[in-house]
Amino acid sequence: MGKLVVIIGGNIGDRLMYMRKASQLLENRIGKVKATSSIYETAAWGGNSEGDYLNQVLLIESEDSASVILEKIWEIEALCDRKRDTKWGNRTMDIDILYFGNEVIDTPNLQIPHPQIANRKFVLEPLSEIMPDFIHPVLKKTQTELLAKCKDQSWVKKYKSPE
Ligand SMILES: Nc1nc2c(c(=O)[nH]1)N=C(CO)CN2
Repeated sequence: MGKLVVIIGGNIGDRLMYMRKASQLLENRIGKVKATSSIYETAAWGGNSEGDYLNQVLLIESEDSASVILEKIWEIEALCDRKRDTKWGNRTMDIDILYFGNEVIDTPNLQIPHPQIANRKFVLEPLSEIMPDFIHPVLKKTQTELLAKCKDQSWVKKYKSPE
C-alpha cells in the first residue's frame, strides 16, 4: 500500500464541480482518500493562465504502481473535460502527483517528488495543513520547513464555497 499525495486544481468552468468530480474519480479508480486539505483559491502561477485557481491536496492509499496511477490520472483529467493545452495554460482539471511514500522517480514523464514543490506556495500551504511533519525524501525537510523557506509571494487563501 502506497501513500499517494496529489494536488488537484483548475481555473476555468465550474471549478468546484470539477474538484468534486476529480476527488470522486480518484477514490473510485485509484484508492481510498484518507485526508483532504481545505480547498484554497490561489493566484495563477506561471504566465499563461487567466483566472484564479482552486487547489486541494489529497492523501490516498493505493495499491497501484506509480506508472499505473499516472495513466489513471490522465483518464480522470480527460473525464473532467481536460483539453490538450499549453504549459501552465488554463485548464478545467490538473492532477499532479506530489509524493508517493518515500519513492524517488526521475523519468521523462514522471518525476516524484514533484520537482516544483518547494517553489510553490499553492502546493506547500495545503501540504502543511494535512501533513506538516512529512519529510521530503530528497530535500530532507518537513512541509512546514519548506513553506517557511518558500520565496513565492503569490496569494493563497482558504476558499469559502458560495453555497
Ligand atoms: N495557482 C495555481 N497556478 C497554476 C496551477 C495551479 O494548480 N494553481 N496549475 C498550473 C498548471 O500547471 C499553472 N498554474
